[in-house]
Amino acid sequence: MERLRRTMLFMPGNNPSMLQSAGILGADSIILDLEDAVSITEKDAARVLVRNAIKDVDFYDTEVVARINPLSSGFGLKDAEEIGRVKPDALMVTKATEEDVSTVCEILTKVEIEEGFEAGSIKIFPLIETAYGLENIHSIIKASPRVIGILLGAEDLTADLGIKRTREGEEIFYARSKVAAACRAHKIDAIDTPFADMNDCKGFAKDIHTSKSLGMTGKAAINPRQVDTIHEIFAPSEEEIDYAQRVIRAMEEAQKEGKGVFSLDGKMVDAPIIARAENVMKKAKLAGLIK
Ligand SMILES: CC(=O)SCCNC(=O)CCNC(=O)[C@H](O)C(C)(C)COP(=O)(O)OP(=O)(O)OC[C@H]1O[C@@H](n2cnc3c(N)ncnc32)[C@H](O)[C@@H]1OP(=O)(O)O
Ligand SMILES: O=C([O-])CC(=O)C(=O)O
Ligand SMILES: [Mg+2]
Repeated sequence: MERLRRTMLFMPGNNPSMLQSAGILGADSIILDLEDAVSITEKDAARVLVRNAIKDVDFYDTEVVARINPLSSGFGLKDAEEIGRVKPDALMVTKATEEDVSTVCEILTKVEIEEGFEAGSIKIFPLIETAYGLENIHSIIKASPRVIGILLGAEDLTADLGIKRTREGEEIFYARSKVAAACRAHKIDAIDTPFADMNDCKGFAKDIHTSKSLGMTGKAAINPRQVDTIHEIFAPSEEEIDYAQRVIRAMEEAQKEGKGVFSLDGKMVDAPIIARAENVMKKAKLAGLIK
């Protein structure tokens, strides 16, 4: 089944009340974090909590992703193996390199055999948040057939680049464009970095529009209050749906007349415009906006 992945809501893996309510917050996916939202002294306790939550809590049809620690940290390998055994939908690999993705893939293959899970059923979401990761994104995606999407992590990326992270986000224009294009090339999802200021509604909306306009397919959230706004902006607008429907109707008419190119509202319509219209209709259907 093709899934909508407009929002991925982060929550600290050591917060039982957040984990308990994770399936009813409206996000398409939740990311149960074992990495930066969990202090070093809480790492083992959080792993146990996340493992038990995946086993016991009903998340309804929300996709469940666990963000594991870097493999070099002394926690990451244990995270991958122990969380893999309770069958999350995916593991998120932090500061990913191609070797990390291969290693996590091998661990999951072993776990799936030992636990009797379907081969390849646990997916991988690499986090691109280093200059190395950004410049090697294709090899990272190709490192495992389990990779279903990329999350861009702008806080760590800008720290690695030694540049400032700003409200406007001009500094991540290249990274967003590169992640969007690479993901499109491999037909996987491109999820944008979260917006940290939960009270800056104007800045947040602008940030989501920018991300959508560059080809990202969804956005991470850090607070349930951010979810609806992301869904609204990522959904095709009424005007987009109306135009797409008119393009498709006009195309059907043109086809009857044997024309590959025609005009609508005085503008040329040919194959790429039709493909875009079909894509808008597909997204609108997935979001339940049309039948
Ligand atoms: C750069 C990175 O690595 S980002 C990824 C790692 N970061 C995270 O995981 C942080 C996730 N977010 C959070 O922990 C919190 O939203 C904070 C700390 C940023 C703000 O917390 P608060 O000030 O308590 O937020 P707020 O007042 O909006 O919370 C309202 C309710 O939503 C809950 N809530 C807030 N954030 C989340 C979340 N991410 N997931 C689930 N529930 C949440 C709160 O527990 C609270 O519930 P309650 O009313 O039952 O007590
Ligand atoms: O995953 C994210 O988008 C958040 C993150 O780790 C970062 O920005 O470094
Ligand atoms: Mg990070």
